[in-house]
Amino acid sequence: RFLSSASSSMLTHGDEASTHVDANGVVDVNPPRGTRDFPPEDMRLRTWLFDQFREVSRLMAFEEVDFPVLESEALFIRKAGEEITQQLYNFEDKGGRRVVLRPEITPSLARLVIKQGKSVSLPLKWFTIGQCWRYERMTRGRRREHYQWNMDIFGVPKVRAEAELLQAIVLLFQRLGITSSDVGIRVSSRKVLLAVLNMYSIPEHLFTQVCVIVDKFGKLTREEIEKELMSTGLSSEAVQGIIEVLSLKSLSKLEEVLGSGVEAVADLKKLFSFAEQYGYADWICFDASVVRGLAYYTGIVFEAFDREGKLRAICGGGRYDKLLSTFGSEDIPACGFGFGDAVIVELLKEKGLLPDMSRQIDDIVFPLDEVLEGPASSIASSLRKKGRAVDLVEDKRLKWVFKHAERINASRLILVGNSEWERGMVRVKILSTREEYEVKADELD
Ligand SMILES: CC(=O)Nc1cnc2ccccc2c1
Repeated sequence: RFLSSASSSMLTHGDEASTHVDANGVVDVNPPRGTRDFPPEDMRLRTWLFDQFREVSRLMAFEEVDFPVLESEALFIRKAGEEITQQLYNFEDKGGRRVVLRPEITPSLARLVIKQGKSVSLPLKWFTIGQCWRYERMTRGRRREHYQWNMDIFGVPKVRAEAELLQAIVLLFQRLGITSSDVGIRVSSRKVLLAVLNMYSIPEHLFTQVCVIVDKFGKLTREEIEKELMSTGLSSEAVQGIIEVLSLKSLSKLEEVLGSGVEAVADLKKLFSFAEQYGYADWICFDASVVRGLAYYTGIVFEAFDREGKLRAICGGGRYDKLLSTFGSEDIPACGFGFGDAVIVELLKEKGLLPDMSRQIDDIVFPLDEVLEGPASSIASSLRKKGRAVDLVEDKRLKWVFKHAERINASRLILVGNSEWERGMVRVKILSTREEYEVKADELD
């Protein structure tokens, strides 16, 4: 409908064309660079995944919220050098306003909590599933959008909130058939890094910057990390001290280094004891190198990873008790996580856990003669009113209709033919048993 009669060779392909129409006015049928279409089969998988997100949110007694994808740029201007704020999909709108396609959801959640102010009673447990955007230079073929499930708790200062969020993540994995031998969740606290900075009397204004750098642990070499840390003005002994602590994988070792009574250790011990009670202890492990790359985390942070180490983080999150004051409001303790739609699907593919995404329809209604198109409509309509999914087919040969019935996994084929209809009957074929029988049209259900 949208394409001119030009042959397919005339079609441009997203990566070559810089415009979206070629010399003959033929539109490029690909979506914009870094974005995806969701044709029916892909959309069925996405809908299935999002239904799992929703069901876990329901089990956890979270309420659904939603926001515009378009937000004021001011919500995302942060000075910590995060990748996410250096790749803002930002522009000036026709009213001269600086706006962005949001790169994450948390700031919108914070904005709504502030806006709702006194009219909401804490704690708040909100979730949303929304598309997020980034603008990467053309060089890297990475995607520019993905969908994220976000779960956030506002108004719970104690680690009970983190324990609840971890249960949500584990429930989701279990619903998808993923086990704790496929996936683990690394848990730490930014208070560990804060304690180390204090040990070296490093000014706290460097804290956020150091976190963003340390988050590249494992992606950059040790030397690169050291260089970036030194460039913030840290002494080499402080850099070595940070790297040494961040390599710790046992809470007791951490306690030895930081000393007992450190808040970070107490929080983590409490969280690990909660994990035992919830029954997900074998999913989580302490790993001091987890800091996550977002500037606003202030406490416990966590990320789920595939134990084979082939994929990027599956989801991640943490506590952000000071985000609201960066928007000029009173602080409210908060924590949450984001769960993207891409890595999880790669993991399910790897594990052979993708569900069967074929179509399923209850009935096909087919008039064998065009004079029966009216009766076929009333039959389809009455079946639909009884809750049957009905595909009304016409202008096709019967051979095609049988193939179509198989293709869409129809349960029944309802044939409306002249000789039967004269007697008020229709022919029903049960496709699984090939059983065939006549029934009075008004007794069909
Ligand atoms: C694997 C993947 O699609 N990642 C992805 C894709 N788009 C994004 C857009 C904004 C923020 C993070 C994003 C992350």
